[in-house]
Amino acid sequence: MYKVLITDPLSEQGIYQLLEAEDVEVKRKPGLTGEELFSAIETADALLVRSQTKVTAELIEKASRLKVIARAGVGVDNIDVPAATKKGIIVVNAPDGNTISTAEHTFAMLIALARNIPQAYRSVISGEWNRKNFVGVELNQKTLSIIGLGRIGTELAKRAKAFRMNVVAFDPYLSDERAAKIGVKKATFEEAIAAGDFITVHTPLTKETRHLINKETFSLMKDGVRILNCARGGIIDEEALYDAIQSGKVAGAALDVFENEPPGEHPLFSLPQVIATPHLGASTLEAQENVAVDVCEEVLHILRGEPFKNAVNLPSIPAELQQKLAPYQELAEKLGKFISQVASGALTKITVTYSGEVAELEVAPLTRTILKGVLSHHLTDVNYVNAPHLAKQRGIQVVEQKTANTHGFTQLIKVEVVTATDIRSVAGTLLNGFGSRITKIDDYPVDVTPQGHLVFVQHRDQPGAIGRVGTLLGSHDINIATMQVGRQAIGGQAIMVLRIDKPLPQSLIASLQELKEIQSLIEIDL
Ligand SMILES: NC(=O)c1ccc[n+]([C@@H]2O[C@H](COP(=O)([O-])OP(=O)(O)OC[C@H]3O[C@@H](n4cnc5c(N)ncnc54)[C@H](O)[C@@H]3O)[C@@H](O)[C@H]2O)c1
Ligand SMILES: O=C(O)[C@H](O)COP(=O)(O)O
Repeated sequence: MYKVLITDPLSEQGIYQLLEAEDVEVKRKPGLTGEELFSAIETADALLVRSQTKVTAELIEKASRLKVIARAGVGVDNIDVPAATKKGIIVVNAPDGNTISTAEHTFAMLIALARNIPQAYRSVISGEWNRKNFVGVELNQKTLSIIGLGRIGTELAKRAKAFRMNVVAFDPYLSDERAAKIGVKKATFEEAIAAGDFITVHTPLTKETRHLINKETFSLMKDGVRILNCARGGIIDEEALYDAIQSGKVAGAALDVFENEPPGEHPLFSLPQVIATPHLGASTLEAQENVAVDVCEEVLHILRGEPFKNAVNLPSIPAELQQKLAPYQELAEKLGKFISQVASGALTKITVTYSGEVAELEVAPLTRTILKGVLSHHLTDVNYVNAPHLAKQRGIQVVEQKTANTHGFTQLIKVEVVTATDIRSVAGTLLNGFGSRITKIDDYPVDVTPQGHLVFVQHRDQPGAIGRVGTLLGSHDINIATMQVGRQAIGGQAIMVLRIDKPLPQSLIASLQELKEIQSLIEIDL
């Protein structure tokens, strides 16, 4: 009998399938925390949560039987996914079920913000009849800038267009074709920020998007701009937002999410221009039914050893093949991550070429891993299962091919990406007993261990260039673990790949970029 523990409120329609299953015993404990949660997890085969239960590494450590953690919703930021992966626990989510509800909630906030509805409601029920204080603005012909045109951003764009808004969007994966199909104007981040009468964020919260909207970004916006965040707290710097409202730069803000939830007595709530909801984006009967049905189905499949779809952390491949592919998985993911950080512009094509011993295997799972590595630089919840689907959805062509030419290596994997503005490639191999190596970047042969912090520099081959880079790093106490250089011709184009012990501080990046020989510098985290 499989034991399923549910610790957040979940729709009955989903749980129903579990209750009906003869091989499942369901324990419903919404709100369970502390010692009781730690004790209940010990005997559970599956844990079902929304965003309230904090599935920490310590909790996972206690879970000796747990096979699956299921998130009835999109964001898995309340789950320590690396800790679950380490313990071999599958994490699944329901990425599609609450898209419409969250887009609708954002649209509701947009109208409420434009027409001061919450403020006017509070005034009228307190006995006032104050019409002049709540004069709003129309949406008609205003510009809505959407930062992050994924599932929710796209649905929001459709609704804004129906209200005759001009929709401008920035998303690193937005191609011209997709923008034209949705009917939005594709823009750079700076253009989108400068154009919006309303600006709304719909990205995941990542290292790159934390405080994406900050003091400097506010200064680039139109005076009187209105801001929305129904994605994740932390994408907007709340202190900078407070200052921008106080100074009059920002006319209003609508927030469904906060850096800390629940936010308690937040300074932003003292400002009459701020309207807020308690993380209600997905809180509709329909969305809750969708996500609960989706994850309960997944849980049943996983417990019974049947195929499943939305794993956040695990490839679903036969055990025998998995064993043969295992040594290549790390190399594949690193090649994908490497090239996604080197190439700029919207991706249109990824070509993976296998040669030598690896080409004798069924390589589709490796291509998925590479795709996951490439896409996870920008997308939320990319996994081995959904990576090809996400690429297709974004119009990215994926080509997998095999060739006999190993360029002298026992096996070789080459990843080439084409973007709107760039064609870049990286190749790598497994050295018997020495692990993964990057053997070529674009046309430059190298020998780089794909691990930790790398700095990829393109420069002119001139005497002293390498020394100057080394001296600058040394003067900032940055240790160089390894350094590889390559050039096309004496005095021509050249590259350096440095493996360093800690990330470069911003001031050092600026100093390096000022060196006359340096053409570009990219920090790569692997
Ligand atoms: N308020 C709620 O209750 C609620 C409900 C569901 C989802 N969410 C959140 O909404 C957000 C979007 O969800 P989704 O399902 O649309 O995700 P998604 O993965 O479909 O879309 C995210 C988009 O952001 C883009 N992106 C990534 N980095 C970017 C950057 N630096 N600049 C611009 N765009 C960038 C990606 O390319 C992608 O297209 C997530 O943070 C999710 O957790 C909130
Ligand atoms: O990531 C999500 O799916 C949303 O933030 C919804 O979270 P909730 O399930 O706690 O409403």
